[in-house]
Amino acid sequence: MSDENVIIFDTTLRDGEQSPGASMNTAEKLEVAHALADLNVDVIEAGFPIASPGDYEAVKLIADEIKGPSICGLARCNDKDIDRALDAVKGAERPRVHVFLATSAIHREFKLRMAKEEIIRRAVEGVKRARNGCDDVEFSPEDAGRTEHEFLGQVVEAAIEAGARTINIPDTVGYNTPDEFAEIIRYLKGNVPNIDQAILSVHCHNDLGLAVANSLAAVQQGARQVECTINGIGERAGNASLEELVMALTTRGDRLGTKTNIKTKRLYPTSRLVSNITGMHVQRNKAIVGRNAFAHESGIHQDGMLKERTTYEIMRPEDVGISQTELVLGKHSGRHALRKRIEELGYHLAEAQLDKIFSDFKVLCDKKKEIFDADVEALIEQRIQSGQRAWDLTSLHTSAGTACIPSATITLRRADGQETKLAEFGDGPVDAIFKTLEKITGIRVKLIDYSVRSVSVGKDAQGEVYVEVKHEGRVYRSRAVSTDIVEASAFAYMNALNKIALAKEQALVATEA
Ligand SMILES: CC(=O)SCCNC(=O)CCNC(=O)[C@H](O)C(C)(C)COP(=O)(O)OP(=O)(O)OC[C@H]1O[C@@H](n2cnc3c(N)ncnc32)[C@H](O)[C@@H]1OP(=O)(O)O
Ligand SMILES: CC(C)C(=O)C(=O)O
Ligand SMILES: [Mg+2]
Repeated sequence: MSDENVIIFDTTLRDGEQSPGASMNTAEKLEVAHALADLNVDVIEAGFPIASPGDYEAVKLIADEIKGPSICGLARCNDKDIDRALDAVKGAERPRVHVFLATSAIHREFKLRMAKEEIIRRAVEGVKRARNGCDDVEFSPEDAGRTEHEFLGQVVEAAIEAGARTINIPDTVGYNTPDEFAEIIRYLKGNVPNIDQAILSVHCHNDLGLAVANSLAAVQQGARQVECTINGIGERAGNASLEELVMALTTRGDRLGTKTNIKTKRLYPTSRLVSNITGMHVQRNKAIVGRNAFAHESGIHQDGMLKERTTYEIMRPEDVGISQTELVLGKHSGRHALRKRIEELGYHLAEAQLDKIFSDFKVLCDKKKEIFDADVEALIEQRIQSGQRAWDLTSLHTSAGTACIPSATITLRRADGQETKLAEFGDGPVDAIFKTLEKITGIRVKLIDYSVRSVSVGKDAQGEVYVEVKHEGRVYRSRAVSTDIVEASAFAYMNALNKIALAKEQALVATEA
């Protein structure tokens, strides 16, 4: 099957801007238009010039400034709209005017209040007027998806006869199913005598989440232009998403026999730009450009990815402009992914150490939604520090508040298994902890520095406590990390006291020797 080109008609600046809340000013529209040209779309529908002076100015500016794509302006089937659109796009390298008129029974009867004959007459007049000022005219029978096939065929034939170069079939209200929409295209291909004199285009809305599926079904029946928007923004539930369509046409070109001119590496940057400008966030699990589109958290998937990328990825992130696949560490991750991240962070751990850190990691994952590199580093440091120690802190209870004297109850276990439990009061829970630990260990120290900082981000970030203490003229430093800073304070102080105990033990061994 030869790869046939599908024309990408971007309507982010027209239908996309019709999304409630997505209005853009002229400077923003120009910025988006530049990005669309860099993306190499074939047609930019820059706006609806009659809608407002601002819309006219934006279309005109884009037509005058943007080189490469055709620049299109929308118009209803009336002289004022068409003349305004012609004027707005006339400065473009390749100007296009897009004339539309609804054809479905519902729109004819209730909105336009026009009979079938009048619809055909107005469509023909509109296309002819546009053709007087511009070579490239597109005609859309609005709500084609709910129009009687036979009447739709008559309107399409008349519009082509009047000079339309592109016939765009919209599923204006996102009502069609893929087989039904394919049937419309098949019908037009088989029953409109002059259909081959125009390019067949489709414009699908996403009310039932079928915009991309319906567009692809039409392409399989011979449509060679698809109308779409960045991030799928547009009237109501939006239009077919450009990035999804392009990557489907590219990735499944083997099946569809299609290709596009799009520079796919520009998809992600363009998506970000449009999202930032319109303030319309891209959902995390959105295909192609969502934050999770190339992120894997499950251990089994991460293991598969580390062994062979294609086990779980059908596209390469770099092909859509995303720097790399992300193996997100979280409660569903396994040892393979954790080991890989630890190695990337520059640590070389023995299998036994990895096992211990893996179990600490799983405990942390139950407390924290996202695990950052700093969290992993903290886990490793904590384990490394706790390699040799005189005491283990086995339980900790503190009480504090405005109506009680702060206290701490702590149990420590010595290396020989003997446990000691004591309680102390303090100025606050941390002070009480420090006093209790000194009492159990019998080591008196002077606290020189105590600080708390967050090692990662978010409300569930881990707190790192740093302590510096002085004992018999020597300074000992230690730190510990936990989602609970009181607990981290206890572990940091305990680590410092363990260091002192270890130093004393080593000094004793040296003297005896
Ligand atoms: C499916 C689509 O996305 S179509 C594009 C939709 N986009 C927009 O509407 C955004 C910009 N629109 C606007 O700024 C305004 O609606 C304007 C300036 C275009 C028109 O404003 P108004 O003249 O005040 O008309 P209003 O919007 O209230 O009503 C639309 C009129 O256009 C008529 N109309 C609708 N479509 C067409 C058409 N394709 N050809 C001719 N007339 C049409 C309607 O029947 C109605 O006519 P009426 O006033 O005789 O009843
Ligand atoms: C103007 C037309 C093509 C349109 O946006 C629609 O029918 O959805
Ligand atoms: Mg539309």
